[in-house]
Amino acid sequence: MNTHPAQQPPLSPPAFAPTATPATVLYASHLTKQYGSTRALDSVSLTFTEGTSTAIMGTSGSGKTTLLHLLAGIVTPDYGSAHYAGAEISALSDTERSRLRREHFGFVFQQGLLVPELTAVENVALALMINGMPKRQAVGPAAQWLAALGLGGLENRRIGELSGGQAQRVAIARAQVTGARIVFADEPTGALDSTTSAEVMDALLGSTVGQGRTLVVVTHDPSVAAKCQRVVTLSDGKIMSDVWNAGGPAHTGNPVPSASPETEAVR
Ligand SMILES: Nc1ncnc2c1ncn2[C@@H]1O[C@H](COP(=O)(O)OP(=O)(O)OP(=O)(O)O)[C@@H](O)[C@H]1O
Repeated sequence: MNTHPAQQPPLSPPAFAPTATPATVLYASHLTKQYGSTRALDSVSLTFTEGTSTAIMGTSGSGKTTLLHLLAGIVTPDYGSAHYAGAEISALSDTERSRLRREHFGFVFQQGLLVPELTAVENVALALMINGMPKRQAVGPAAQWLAALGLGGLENRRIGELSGGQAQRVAIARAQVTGARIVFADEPTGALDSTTSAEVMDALLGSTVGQGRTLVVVTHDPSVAAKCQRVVTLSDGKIMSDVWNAGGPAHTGNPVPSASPETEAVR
């Protein structure tokens, strides 16, 4: 944990016990990030439990992406900490942190960041190959994931030969083929029309929460947030509200391949 910026008042201890309950998959304690004179995130504490969907909302510049990046270990906090599987993420070595992101976390962005020269199945298989799996072994689970997301028969199309919604499903498959326990999505439907956006969100929720994984999704779109069980709203880097949708939307999806490889301890 790094030193809190000097100009800020001392912070009180975490509001919750720093020991994870069995259902807690990720928790953040007083996460704070400063960029120059901008306090992008200001002492945010949150707990995420297994098999839940959380939308992070707020106006432009309120700190949504900064929070996502801190939770996922992409950015290091100036103060506070994020914890996954008993490990403080920022205390891990660079190697351990990249392994955590490759094997335990999945990412879906507004533009799928897929490799246009590769086919759909190769894009998904690539996530496994980066983790050391030979291509001939990786294409099997990759094709299973594509089929589970409704892309059976399109495996050998290049990304440019797919619609925007189909490409986002490829990105969703790639994010999870490694057996990710948490999927972080940043405006995953931001480039799609409303009908396609709803279909992609249903695919994302069905393949994550519907299978017991955890989804954290940054969105400006109230219809995307309405599909999530919980909505956290940020303003000026602070939590304005944290609301659970009583009863919560049911998330179902086609059966997806089991985690491969088995998720292991981070270190
Ligand atoms: N790398 C950076 N360097 C400097 N300032 C940054 C950096 N990243 C974010 N900021 C600033 O931190 C604040 C929060 O940014 P962030 O991207 O987290 O907001 P956001 O809610 O995701 O915004 P948007 O909805 O526009 O994507 C903004 O004022 C932004 O300009």
